[in-house]
Amino acid sequence: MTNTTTATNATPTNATNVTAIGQTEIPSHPLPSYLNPNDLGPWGTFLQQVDRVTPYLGNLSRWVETLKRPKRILVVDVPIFLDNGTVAHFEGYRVQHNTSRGPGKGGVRFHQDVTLSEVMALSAWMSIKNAAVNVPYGGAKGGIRVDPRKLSIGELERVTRRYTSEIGIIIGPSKDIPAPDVNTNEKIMAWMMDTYSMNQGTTSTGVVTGKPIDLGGSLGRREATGRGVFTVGVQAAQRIGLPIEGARVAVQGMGNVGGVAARLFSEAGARVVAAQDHGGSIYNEAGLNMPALLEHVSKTGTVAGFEDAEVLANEAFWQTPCDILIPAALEGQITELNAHQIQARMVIEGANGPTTPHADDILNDRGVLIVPDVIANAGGVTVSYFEWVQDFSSFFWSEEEINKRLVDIMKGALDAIWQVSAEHNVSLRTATFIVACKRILHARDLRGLYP
Ligand SMILES: NC(=O)C1=CN([C@@H]2O[C@H](COP(=O)(O)OP(=O)(O)OC[C@H]3O[C@@H](n4cnc5c(N)ncnc54)[C@H](OP(=O)(O)O)[C@@H]3O)[C@@H](O)[C@H]2O)C=CC1
Ligand SMILES: O=C(O)CCC(=O)C(=O)O
Repeated sequence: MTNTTTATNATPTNATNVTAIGQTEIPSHPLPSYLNPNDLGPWGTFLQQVDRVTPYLGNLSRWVETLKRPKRILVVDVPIFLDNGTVAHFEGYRVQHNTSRGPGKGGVRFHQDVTLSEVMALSAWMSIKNAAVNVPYGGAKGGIRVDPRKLSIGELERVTRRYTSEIGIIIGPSKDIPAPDVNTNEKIMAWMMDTYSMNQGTTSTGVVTGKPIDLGGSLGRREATGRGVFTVGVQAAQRIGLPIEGARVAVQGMGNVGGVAARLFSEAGARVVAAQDHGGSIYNEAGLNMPALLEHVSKTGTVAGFEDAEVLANEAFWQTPCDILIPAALEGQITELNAHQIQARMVIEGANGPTTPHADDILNDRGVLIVPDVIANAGGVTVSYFEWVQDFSSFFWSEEEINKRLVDIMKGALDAIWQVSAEHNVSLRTATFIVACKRILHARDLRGLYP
């Protein structure tokens, strides 16, 4: 069978390529009806990133269509009793984008704006990320369209447990392993593990990672994503001759990722001059007192109202004079509207998908180095992998050992990507996609398609 697809930089279209079988011409890969070829959100961003890497994939590009359609999508209805006795329904998703290299792996997000197309993109970035750091997983992600801040603790538990039961048909320690993401944490992972275990009739610690330590969780997982952001940030800064001591850092998002990354940069002698979250933006030229700020955030839920800082208008955050900018909140934050204003020499993407392709081009043209999400925030899943391995062997490692292995993997992965970037004269993002897509599609190629 001859596939007439060419490995060009074509923009995603409703595929019209045809394959001749006898006298009949049939479409070789019509676009599934649920995929929007003109998606302007995170999924559209991912498709553009794949198009950019395709010319570098050589023979493997014949498999590239695999990346443009998730392997498996599950949409579930999640009904619960609210505390007032009424029934509420929430929409939940679990998407397994690719499983060529191993079981699906990726977090679960609880957020009022979560959509299927967003979860598809997040699952796809997991495939790339897991391959970039060479952990033996495919990519998956899940989410519930709910504002957890509006739920009582009991309602939150019921939503989590019902969602876990509903997606229980496709998750499992060797099928797909969820973990924390935005607005989910160790407690939620404990409920997920317990619900799955109840349904299976056996304690199954390996079904999720990011669990409490006393339930088979791993030392170091809570801090791992922020530690990875810090590790690659320091490596990249060294390569562009930017000293960390005294460097000015601006961070969007003071949650698990942004909070830890900011603290580690501050402990290394950098000045965290600006911070932003949903509640507002703050600035202190001398450097925010990170322990005090994190204490304030944990008490009040936001950076707003922190005493030892000036209030900054939210739009002004992007113009903050700084050397390093760390977006660590949600997708699509750096766009063509603010990319021109960014003053940093380096952007380290703690969040998934914070930069649109257009903004990516603007920053690249301006010589701002972007350390992309698919390597910068891979520390979390790397230690999730360690947790999963520890659960399987029931043998637990010291935090020192975990952090050492994490740093080794992150440094090794960044070195390899840096080399590919120099070799092909492409951005670090395209270089990461080259390394990762080759690994994924090589596995796909080796596995073949029969029957
Ligand atoms: N947790 C993990 O291990 C990993 C997370 N990531 C990615 O990192 C990012 C952050 O995740 P994580 O730290 O876990 O999530 P958290 O829920 O712990 O924190 C999210 C942070 O982002 C802020 N935020 C949310 N919306 C906005 C907004 N519109 N403007 C400004 N700030 C906002 C939140 O502020 P507020 O509380 O005020 O809403 C909060 O400070 C996400 O993109 C996630 O996918 C990537 C790899 C692993
Ligand atoms: O730890 C994991 O399995 C995945 C974390 C995650 O969701 C991510 O890296 O975006």
